[in-house]
Amino acid sequence: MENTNQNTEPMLRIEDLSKYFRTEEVETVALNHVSMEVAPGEFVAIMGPSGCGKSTLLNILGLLDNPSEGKYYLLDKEVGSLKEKERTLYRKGNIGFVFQSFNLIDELNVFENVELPLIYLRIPAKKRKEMVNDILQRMNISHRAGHFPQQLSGGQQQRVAIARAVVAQPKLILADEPTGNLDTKNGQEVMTLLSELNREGTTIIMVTHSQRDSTYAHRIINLLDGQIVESVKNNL
Ligand SMILES: Nc1ncnc2c1ncn2[C@@H]1O[C@H](COP(=O)(O)OP(=O)(O)OP(=O)(O)O)[C@@H](O)[C@H]1O
Repeated sequence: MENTNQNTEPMLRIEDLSKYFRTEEVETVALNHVSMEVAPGEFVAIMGPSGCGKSTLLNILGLLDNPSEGKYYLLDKEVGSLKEKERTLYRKGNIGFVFQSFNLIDELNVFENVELPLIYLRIPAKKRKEMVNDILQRMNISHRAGHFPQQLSGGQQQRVAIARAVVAQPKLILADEPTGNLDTKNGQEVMTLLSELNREGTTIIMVTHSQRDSTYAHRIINLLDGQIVESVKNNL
C-alpha cells in the first residue's frame, strides 16, 4: 500500500504487555502491563534507571524476544506471538539495530559487514555493491571500506554499524545506548546522523542514559520498575 501523508496508523503499538523471566527460585517482572504507541517518523527516547526494563522492551520491539503477555502490533501486524523463524523474517525487512558495543563482525571488513543484511535479503551482488557504497559514502567512511573493525576508532565503528543498520532502508531503527562507548565529539556525530535519518522519515526508538542524547528525541518515555511512569514531548 502506498504511504500517504494522511497516514495515522501507528508504526507500532503495544497493549498491556508484560514480560516475566523465571528461574528456578525467582520470577522477575521485567515489564509490567505496558501500553504505548509510536507514530511513523517519530524519534522516541526510552529512559529510566538500571534494571527498569529498557533493554527488555527494546528486545521485544525488535522481535528478538516474545512478550509473556499482551499484544504487539508492528506495521499493523500482530507480531508478539510469532514463532522465532517468522520473527526473524519480519525483523530483517523492517528493523535496523544499533548497539552500544557496535556488534560488528571482526572477521569481515567494513564493506562486508554493511553488505550482510542485503545478502540475507537476497539482493543481487551488483545492486548490493551500489547500496553499500552509497551508504558508506553517506556515513563518511568509504575510505575505510577494506579495513576490519579492529582497525577503526570507536566513532568509525559506530558509523559502520549505523550504515549496516540502515543499508536495507528499514522503517524502524532501534538503538541501545548508541553513544555509550563514544567520546562527546563522536557521540554527537552519531546523534546527528540518527537525527538526519529520522528527518528523512525513519522512525527511531533509542534507549539512553544520556540527558544530552535524549534532547534529539521528539518524546521521552520514562520507565520505572517495568512500567511507563511518564511520556513527555520534548521542546525541540
Ligand atoms: N534473561 C533474563 N533472565 C532473568 N532476568 C532477566 C533477564 N533479562 C533481564 N532480566 C531482569 O529483568 C529486569 C529488567 O532488565 P533490563 O535489562 O531490561 O533492564 P535495563 O533497564 O535495560 O537495565 P540497564 O540500564 O542496566 O541496561 C532486571 O531485573 C533484570 O535483572
